[in-house]
Amino acid sequence: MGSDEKLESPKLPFIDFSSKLKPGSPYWDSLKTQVRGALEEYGCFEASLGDDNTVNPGELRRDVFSSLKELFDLPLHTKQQSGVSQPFQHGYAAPNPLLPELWDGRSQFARRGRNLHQNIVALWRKPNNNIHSMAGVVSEFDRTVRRMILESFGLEKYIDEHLSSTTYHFRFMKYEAVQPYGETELGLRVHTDKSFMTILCQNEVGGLELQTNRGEWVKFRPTSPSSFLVLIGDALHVWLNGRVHCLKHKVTLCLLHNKSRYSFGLFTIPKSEYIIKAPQELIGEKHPLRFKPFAYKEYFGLAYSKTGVKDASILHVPEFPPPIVASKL
Ligand SMILES: O=C(O)CCC(=O)C(=O)O
Ligand SMILES: [Fe+2]
Repeated sequence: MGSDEKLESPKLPFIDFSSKLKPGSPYWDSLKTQVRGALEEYGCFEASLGDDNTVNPGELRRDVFSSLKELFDLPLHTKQQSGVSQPFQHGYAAPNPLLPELWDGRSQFARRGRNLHQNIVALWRKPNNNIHSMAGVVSEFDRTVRRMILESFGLEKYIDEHLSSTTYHFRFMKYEAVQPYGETELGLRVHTDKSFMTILCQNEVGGLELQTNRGEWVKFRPTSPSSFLVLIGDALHVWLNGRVHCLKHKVTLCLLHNKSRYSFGLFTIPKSEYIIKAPQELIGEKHPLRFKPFAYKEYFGLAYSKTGVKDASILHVPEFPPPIVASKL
């Protein structure tokens, strides 16, 4: 690694979840402390997941990316037969029969980049494929991390309510390689996620960039082939009264190997009627209430207004004016 590269890539926290997890064990407690520390300072961490005898996350991740390529390459008429619902950004939402008790029935396929095509995918006709397995792995991991976060703030009594207040969107993205060679282009604008939490994974093309709480942009380069990036979204930032950082991120594209960028993300979304309100335990003299309580759907409506995408600062109570944005693209 050259010295320039070192300069542009400060280390993001890395947490190793690869050993067997048992709530209450010393290993669990040490991970919980690392999770809270990473989220307070960075709002994200890289996580390496273990092999649970049935699933090897590194192999599964490789298989998922090859399935995504096949899916995005399906002929249009095949995709059109797949019972796809409403347009979503540059792609479509498809019905998802997976884990019905946990999902609101949406998987999203977004195609981004210069050549935007309608993209409709017949994925869910194939049961038990590797994408379903991946959804199981990341959604279970999401629940583990959220349990750890709540425990670390002494909010154990809210765990069940919190875990059942959410639904998932599993989104697959393809970004076309840009032209000409070597030129950089914005693939996805600077934003914060509106979710409680997001778990992301990108293929070897890379391009995800994160803004630290000091305002510097860091390229995300996974240190392990079986790792994922966990990010805090606006909803958890508000629910925890601002005690964890919610970071801005973007995707930049640069044609180097003539390869498209694929990524997928599990977005943990509060149910739309859910009122996002910090628990009493997190409000006090040292930590006055920072955000007005809001039903998630109202927040979502305000955040995606005609005047552009907003972040949680629109919910600030008057004593907490929005911070000055450190840097823009
Ligand atoms: O494609 C990625 O890696 C990031 C996608 C993302 O940030 C989003 O959809 O909110
Ligand atoms: Fe995002």
